[in-house]
Amino acid sequence: MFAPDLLKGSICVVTGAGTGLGRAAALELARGGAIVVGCGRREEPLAETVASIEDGGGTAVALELDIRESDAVNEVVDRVLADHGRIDTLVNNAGGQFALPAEYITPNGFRTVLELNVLGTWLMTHAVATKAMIPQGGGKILNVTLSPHDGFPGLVHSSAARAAVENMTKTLSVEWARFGIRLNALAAGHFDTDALATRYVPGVKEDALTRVPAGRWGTVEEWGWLVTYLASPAGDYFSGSVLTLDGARDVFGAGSYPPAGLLEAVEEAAIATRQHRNDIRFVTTGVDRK
Ligand SMILES: CCC/C=C/C(=O)SCCNC(=O)CCNC(=O)[C@H](O)C(C)(C)COP(=O)([O-])OP(=O)([O-])OC[C@H]1O[C@@H](n2cnc3c(N)ncnc32)[C@H](O)[C@@H]1OP(=O)([O-])[O-]
Ligand SMILES: NC(=O)C1=CN([C@@H]2O[C@H](COP(=O)(O)OP(=O)(O)OC[C@H]3O[C@@H](n4cnc5c(N)ncnc54)[C@H](OP(=O)(O)O)[C@@H]3O)[C@@H](O)[C@H]2O)C=CC1
Repeated sequence: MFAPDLLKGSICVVTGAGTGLGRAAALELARGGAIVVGCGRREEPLAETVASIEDGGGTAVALELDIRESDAVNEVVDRVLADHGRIDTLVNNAGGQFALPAEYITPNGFRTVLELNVLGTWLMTHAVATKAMIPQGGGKILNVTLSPHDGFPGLVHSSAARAAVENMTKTLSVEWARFGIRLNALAAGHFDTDALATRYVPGVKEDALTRVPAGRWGTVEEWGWLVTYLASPAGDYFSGSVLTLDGARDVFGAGSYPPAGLLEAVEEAAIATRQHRNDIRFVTTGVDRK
């Protein structure tokens, strides 16, 4: 999609790079010439992402990391700086939740989702900003969040967490503009990743698709293009924004338009209206203009 030297020499850290959207972002950034540092808890999927990038002629390394662990986050950022000298883009992609009616969510379940999405994103953001981006004079941070924005039944913990991340993104885009740091949130709609298929009870995935006006899942490639565009010079003036990639899921949320039967009803109403107008004309002029 992009020129192969678009991001040449750029150092991009992607959390959750072993699977799904993070993997797709890592692959596309590497295709653009970036050196990708992929992080996550499990070694195996990260190694697979690195191998795919290397097979395509790109450069990547994998570092195991739980983003909720402050000391580990600091160590990983120090390691990247020791090896590469700078960090140009951080993609805070690692995140997630489980779907459950709110009344069943335990205090620890709620805390767990908040810690992963809010605290984890904050720890990565703070470490990369203070250790790399402020000293080097700038950088970009892309925080993955969630569409729909105005409440997601079954995901009360994650809806709250993603709203917090979007507000954090906006606040820091003002505070850290003086350091040349640009932050944006990327709200994902429904993407057909393995996680969406395997982590939810049957029906959640299928129900999600009925709410997408575009009538299809997003593809992971489309996600990778958005991330890469924003990481590139074309994205330099974006900051403090929430970019929603969701096939209009956020706009209305009730699926494709028109709903079943609507067009037929409109046509019937139009015929009735025409008939009514003709009846009026006939009465007033005596001419039937059918
Ligand atoms: C349509 C959807 C749109 C969105 C799509 C996507 O985002 S796709 C991307 C999707 N990808 C992802 O989401 C990937 C990332 N997600 C994850 O790693 C996990 O979902 C996580 C966020 C829960 C963290 O896991 P962890 O290993 O750190 O947590 P833990 O096991 O130690 O449990 C801690 C507490 O949470 C509770 N609990 C946990 N699971 C469930 C459940 N299914 N049910 C009920 N409760 C659950 C558990 O009971 C415990 O509370 P308790 O019993 O002590 O009171
Ligand atoms: N797919 C979709 O339709 C949507 C996705 N999203 C969001 O997009 C992001 C990617 O989703 P997707 O690719 O589908 O899902 P995945 O579950 O495949 O991706 C989550 C990634 O985050 C990593 N991760 C999870 N917890 C941690 C942790 N504590 N520390 C470090 N890494 C962690 C996982 O790797 P590991 O387990 O090895 O640590 C995994 O690679 C998530 O934030 C998700 O919530 C939002 C809306 C919709």
